[in-house]
Formats: sequence, C-alpha cells, structure tokens
Amino acid sequence: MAVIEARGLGKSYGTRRAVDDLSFTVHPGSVTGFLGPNGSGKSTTMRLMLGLDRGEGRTTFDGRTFAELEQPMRHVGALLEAKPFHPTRQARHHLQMLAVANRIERRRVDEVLELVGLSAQAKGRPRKFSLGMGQRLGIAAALLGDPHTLILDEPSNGLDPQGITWLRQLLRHLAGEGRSVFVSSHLLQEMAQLADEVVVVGRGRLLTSGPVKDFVEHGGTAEVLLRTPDLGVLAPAIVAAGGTLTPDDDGLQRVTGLDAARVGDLAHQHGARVHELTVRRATLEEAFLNATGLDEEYRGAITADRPAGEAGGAR
Ligand SMILES: Nc1ncnc2c1ncn2[C@@H]1O[C@H](COP(=O)(O)OP(=O)(O)OP(=O)(O)O)[C@@H](O)[C@H]1O
Repeated sequence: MAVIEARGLGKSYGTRRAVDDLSFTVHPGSVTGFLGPNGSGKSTTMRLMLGLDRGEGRTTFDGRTFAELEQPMRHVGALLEAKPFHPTRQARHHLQMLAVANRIERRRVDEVLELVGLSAQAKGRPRKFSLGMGQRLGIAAALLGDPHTLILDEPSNGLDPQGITWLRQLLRHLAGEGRSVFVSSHLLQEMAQLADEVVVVGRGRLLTSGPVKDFVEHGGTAEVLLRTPDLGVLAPAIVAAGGTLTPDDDGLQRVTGLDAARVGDLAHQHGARVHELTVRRATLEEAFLNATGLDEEYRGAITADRPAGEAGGAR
C-alpha cells in the first residue's frame, strides 16, 4: 500500500499561478479530503500528480512517479473529469478496452460494474447516461486495476443522496483495506463524514494539512448556547470565569471559551435558572471558511452539502 508524496508542485497559466510550491503526504489506510475554493488549483494539482500537466515538482507513489509505474492502472486509479469516455461505446466495452490495454483480466469488468451499481446498464451508451451514471462509470474505470491508490476529483458530482452515501461507504471500505484515497469535493458535510485527513488549499498554496478532527477543532468555534431568565446573575460569572457572551437574535446567548459543563456548574453555583443549554460543535464548513478566508459573498456560494453546480459560479 502506497504513501503518496507530493513535493513542490507548481504550475502557471500565463502569469497566473494556479499551483504554488504545494507539498503534502497522503497515508495508506485513510481517506484524505482535498479542499479548496473554486479555482484554488485542486484539479490542476491532481493532473500534476499524475504527470498529465507539465509543471514543477514531483509526486511519488511508494517512491515511484506515475510515469515510472509499470501497469499504472494496477497501482493508481484516477477519476479526473466527469465523462472521459466515448459517448456511443457501450459502458462494458469501454471498460473492456481499458482492461485489455492494461493487461487486466476481463472478468474484473463485470466485478467493477457490479461494484458501482451499473451492471444493469452495462450495455448502455454513456451518451445517454446521467451525470451520476457517468461518474459511476468513471469510478468503475478507476477501480478496474484494483489499485492501492485512488485519486478522485469531485467523484460525488451528479450523484443523488443515495449515491453519495454509497460512494462514502465504498471509499471508507477501500481505505479500510489499507488503500490510499485522495478525493476532492465541495460537499463539506459529506467530507466531514468521509475524510480522516484534509489537505486545504487556497490560491494554489497549501493552507493546512492534517487530521480532519484537528482542523475542525482548531479552525472552527465550538459554542454553548444558553437561555436563562437570570442573565444578570449568570453573565458576570461567565465573564469572570473567562467566557464570552454574544446575544443571539432569539434571546439565546452564545457562550465561547467555556464548555457546557462549566456553564451549567456556574449557573448552579449562582442559583441561576437555565432554560436551555446546548453544545454547538465546530463544523468542517466553518473551519474551511475560516482557513480560506472566504468572504460573505463566497459563503453564499459554497455551502454544506449543496452540489457545486447548484451553488452558482461553480462547475
Ligand atoms: N487550461 C487552463 N488554462 C488556463 N487557466 C487554467 C486552466 N486550467 C485551470 N486554469 C486556472 O488555474 C486555476 C486553478 O484551476 P483548477 O481547475 O485547478 O482549480 P480547482 O480548485 O480544481 O477549481 P474547481 O473547484 O472550480 O474545480 C484557476 O484560476 C483556473 O482558472
């Protein structure tokens, strides 16, 4: 099982720096989410990793670049664009051609069709496929060589909620078998459930990388929501204990700096009545927005679990 090591990746389009000195590591046995605003260089990075774009830097899969791999489809499976297949060639034939060209047993074609839920459409022509079905065929092609490493650019594009759940289970299963899975997605809530690690980029540069849990804890703000008719008593106690209160529109106080147990204990000590005490955990979306410094306009464009295509301005 391969460690992916990307080192010093870089690429310019004219004067525009699409990817700039980007280095990160993807570990086997984990799903690593690749996050960044639109145009931050994710697709370019993935192409650079596979040597499909000319640029700077080097990516190795257990020490070897993609070009150095013998039978690369057996090592690295990639999904880079939505419909990279002939529109009128049957889905099964498309996979069979790939299998033959890469010396992969033909029976694997039926296995991957089954795996992605396309067995019934094996004779269908991609021209008539929905975006989601096209994505499934692309994922089948990526899995054809039973590779230990997967690089998937927006694989959930076009999938319905059921499809997204299926994909999550599939990728978790593949990572559970010890494979390295590197996947970009705009669906941040989905990514929070899927990824173990994240690599976050902005304007082509690395903003952060590491366990998703750490990223959310450090990048988001956990809050305690408090409703009390005795705020006059409790608020000074909370402030004295190091907390900060911000009133919400509907009479709630948002408390930061103290956990719910501490707020509850303070209420008890000061004889204050509490009508509501709720923990609001930090979210990946919040950490992402903070890390990337996206402005309010952008906040409207990328939201949790709304396909980018619906979000306006995305692909
Ligand atoms: N073939 C190209 N010619 C010129 N500029 C390009 C080309 N491909 C990408 N770019 C530019 O490079 C930057 C990075 O694009 P890229 O597609 O890698 O970003 P991305 O993070 O994948 O975006 P998205 O999330 O919208 O898919 C963008 O500014 C884009 O306009």
